Amino acid sequence: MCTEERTQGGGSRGGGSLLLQNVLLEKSKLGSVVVKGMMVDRGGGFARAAAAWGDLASSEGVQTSSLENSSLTSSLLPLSHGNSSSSSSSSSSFTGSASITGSGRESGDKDYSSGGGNHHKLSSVSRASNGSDSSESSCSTLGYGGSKPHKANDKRWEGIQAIRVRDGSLGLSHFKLLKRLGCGDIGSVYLAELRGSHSHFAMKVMDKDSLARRKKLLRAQTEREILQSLDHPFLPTLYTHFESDKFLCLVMEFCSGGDLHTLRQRQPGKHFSEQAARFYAAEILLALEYLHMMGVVYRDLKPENVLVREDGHIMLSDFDLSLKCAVSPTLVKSSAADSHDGGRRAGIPVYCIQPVSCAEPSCVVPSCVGPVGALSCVSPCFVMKSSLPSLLPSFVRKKKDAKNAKAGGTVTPLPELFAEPTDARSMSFVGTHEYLAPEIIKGDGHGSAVDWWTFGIFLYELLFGKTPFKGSGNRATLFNVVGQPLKFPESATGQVSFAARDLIRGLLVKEPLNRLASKRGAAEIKAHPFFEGVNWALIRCTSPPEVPRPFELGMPGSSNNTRAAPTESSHSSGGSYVDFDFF
Ligand SMILES: Nc1ncnc2c1ncn2[C@@H]1O[C@H](COP(=O)(O)OP(=O)(O)OP(=O)(O)O)[C@@H](O)[C@H]1O
Repeated sequence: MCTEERTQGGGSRGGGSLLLQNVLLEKSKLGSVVVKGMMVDRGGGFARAAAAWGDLASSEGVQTSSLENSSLTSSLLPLSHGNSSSSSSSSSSFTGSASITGSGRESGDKDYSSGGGNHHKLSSVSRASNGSDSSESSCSTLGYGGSKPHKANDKRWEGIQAIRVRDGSLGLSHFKLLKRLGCGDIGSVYLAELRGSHSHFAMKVMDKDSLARRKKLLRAQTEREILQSLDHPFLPTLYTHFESDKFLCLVMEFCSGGDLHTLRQRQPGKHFSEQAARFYAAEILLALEYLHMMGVVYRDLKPENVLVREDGHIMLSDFDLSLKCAVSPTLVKSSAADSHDGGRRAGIPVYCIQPVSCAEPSCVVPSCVGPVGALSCVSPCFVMKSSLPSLLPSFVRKKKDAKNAKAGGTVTPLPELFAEPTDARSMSFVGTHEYLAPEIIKGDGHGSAVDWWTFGIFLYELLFGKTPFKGSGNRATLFNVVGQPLKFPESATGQVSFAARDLIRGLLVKEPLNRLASKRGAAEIKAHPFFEGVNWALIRCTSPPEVPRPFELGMPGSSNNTRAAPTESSHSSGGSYVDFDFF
């Protein structure tokens, strides 16, 4: 984030995330760890080993959006949405200290990276979308809910769809930008109101030239592709996306409650209670579980990226550092025979592994996530405790019934579906110093286990108010992550339970293969005593620890940035312009 730097423990943790590659720690220089040979690109590019310090600087430093100081005009391009295209002649301008003049068109399936920039393709990233995107086209043609069943009742779809019906597709002119919410490495995020409605959105606006210059078009494209594929209560909904000559725009769900970092700092002692931390960690865990099932390794978990919705539940945001990879969902079931003898006697389930018939995440996820959304697909814990077999996919119910029959009515472990992309490998140096996993720092190559490491750091920070390996500077921090043992603050003795510490210890194992969840993913974490009693399926219906005050534009912190004064003016070419000021 460029607007405010977080300070913690006397130091600052710049909001930017690292995006370097081929990082080598000179282990011989203990105490002065040298990070060298960095690369700009994400996801495992190969060449250009040294040239990326500039990118580190840009990702760590303040980036000023061109929106702040430029007045830009772009002509309206033919509109398209889904696989069809239409045209419109409307355009818009935003004037004032932050002004844009321009219009956009829905970009449909346009490849962001095609327009410029010389990017090497990410070798470790296999993109699910290859020119056509079912999510976008179904949203465009069906309106809403078609591909995002959990959001079908969301009124915001109606406004979006009404515009599509009336004008063909959406562009900048359809939105009133009310205030800037923040800016990240690749763009600025604005609170935007859909004209003619009272619907608010978060619009991420990225300057195409800047992206191309900094070779970040591919990141923007990855983020869009991932957002398009998501349908989960704790992940953002992408309502639409479009582009003008100058900008790429993502129109997402707006979270009015700020981020978890800010919320934590408002807590007594600047840390959450264990109960609150459990709630937030549980929701994040479900989001990560879903992402892994979709073949996405998130890689940038930190409280700053966890936004709080108006109802107090959370939303994990910011996917521009994520890795997309192939995933092969697997059904793991305990063998009935084994669980009757060997496995049971030994007190451990015996697993056999078989592939799920359809290995496509798009096929598997809807059927397993089903009507409860956040349900971890087939958590035995959930089923045994909740006795809600009807929520399970039918193939699971059949197995359960069969097993119960064999076991004479006793409850046996149920199959678990998991899709931990354990084979994913990236060499990129991605993340935020205090959250970087050791394998990333060492340049060993990394996979989904990095998310479980960051989950451990995240939980630690929620509970103790600081991260465990923070050093006096970034290098010291990296050194600590790799070489220092995990310690808990003595001052917190007695305040944080043994279960919480034990979970953190399991997650912050430096060797990724020995890390908790590295084999069966989130299911291993969910079964940990720290989460005992959590109703995974219905957590989104439970009361959050804190519900933010209803959002108003005039609220402290927003008033300075808000002076929305829309005025209509006309354009020499006859196009209709909508001018407004903000800031
Ligand atoms: N959906 C949203 N609702 C409300 N605020 C948002 C939303 N998305 C982003 N923001 C705000 O905008 C800021 C910028 O977000 P963005 O995702 O572009 O970057 P970032 O997370 O700060 O940084 P980076 O992309 O470099 O990691 C965030 O810090 C957050 O404060």
